[in-house]
Amino acid sequence: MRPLQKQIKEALHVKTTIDPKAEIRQRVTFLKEYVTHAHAKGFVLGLSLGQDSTLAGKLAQMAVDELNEEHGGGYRFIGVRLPHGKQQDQEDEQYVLDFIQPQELFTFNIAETTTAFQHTFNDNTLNVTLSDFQKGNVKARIRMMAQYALAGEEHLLVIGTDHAAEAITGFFTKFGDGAADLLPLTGLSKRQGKALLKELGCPSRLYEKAPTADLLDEKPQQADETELGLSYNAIDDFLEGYDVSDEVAEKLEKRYLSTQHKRELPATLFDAWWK
Ligand SMILES: Nc1ncnc2c1ncn2[C@@H]1O[C@H](COP(=O)(O)OP(=O)(O)OC[C@H]2O[C@@H]([n+]3cccc(C(=O)O)c3)[C@H](O)[C@@H]2O)[C@@H](O)[C@H]1O
Ligand SMILES: Nc1ncnc2c1ncn2[C@@H]1O[C@H](COP(=O)(O)OP(=O)(O)OP(=O)(O)O)[C@@H](O)[C@H]1O
Ligand SMILES: [Mg+2]
Repeated sequence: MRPLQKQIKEALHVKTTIDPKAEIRQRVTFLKEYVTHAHAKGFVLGLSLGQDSTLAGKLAQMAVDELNEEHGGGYRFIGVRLPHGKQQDQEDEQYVLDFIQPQELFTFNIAETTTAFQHTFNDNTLNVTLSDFQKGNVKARIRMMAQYALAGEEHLLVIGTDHAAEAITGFFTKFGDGAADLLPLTGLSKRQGKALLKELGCPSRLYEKAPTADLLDEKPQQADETELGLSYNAIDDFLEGYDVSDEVAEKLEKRYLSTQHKRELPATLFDAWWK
């Protein structure tokens, strides 16, 4: 293994092989222990209909079901649908809801808020125009605002879906989908997340579909792999400690180093990580 590859694998807590059953148990236990420690009433999570939130949502509902069983009720999981207008893979919603069976569902269509933001932003003193790319980050941050408003009102915690295959490339919006109170998928590669979903009996269409951030008006459902110029298979191989081509390794190491600011708290003069 390359020295930096080993360092990244350790820093992101990736195992070469996993026992899906044991991983599910540890992660559900983590959710239960943390929510109890925080004296919160449960969880909020955006359900995009993609692989990561389907897995995190299932774990959250399992944690809440177990807590309610053990304590005679009082815990909640609210799944949040946050489409921008009409989502192209909307037909998957029923499969996700049937699989997770979220106790409650909250829907907030972000299209109107995003458009209002875009108009106000474009009507500015500097003549700066919001690009489709930055508008994508705005969408991710509006989703974050909706989840935090709900969490604040209902004494709940916001679950994030970050995992090793996203953390390594910094492939998330800082303070958008990167903002959360707790992360039940930390340490998993993309294929390990799939293995957990399989173990949980998830319909295969939900973990076989191409992962997408789906943030661009101009390229709806664009595959992450297209934007990244890297396959999740190659990212997973690198993370799990296998040999990959020099080209892939160098690309990943470069992205990892340039996105460190996304995996840290905001820099201060007392920090050493950025020096
Ligand atoms: N060295 C540094 N130290 C501290 N801060 C630094 C910095 N360099 C940039 N920054 C700050 O970070 C900002 C850039 O980061 P950010 O705003 O996140 O934006 P950025 O990384 O440019 O874009 C977000 C990326 O994540 C992808 N994404 C987003 C959301 C969801 C998903 C998904 O998979 O679902 C993927 C999206 O497709 C895009 O490729 C800069 O505008 C600047 O404010
Ligand atoms: N349309 C949406 N509705 C609700 N939540 C969303 C939506 N889009 C994104 N999110 C939130 O942002 C997170 C980041 O999106 P991301 O695409 O990385 O994960 P995913 O869609 O769950 O899985 P995949 O990476 O396989 O597409 C999601 O897990 C979800 O919590
Ligand atoms: Mg997605």
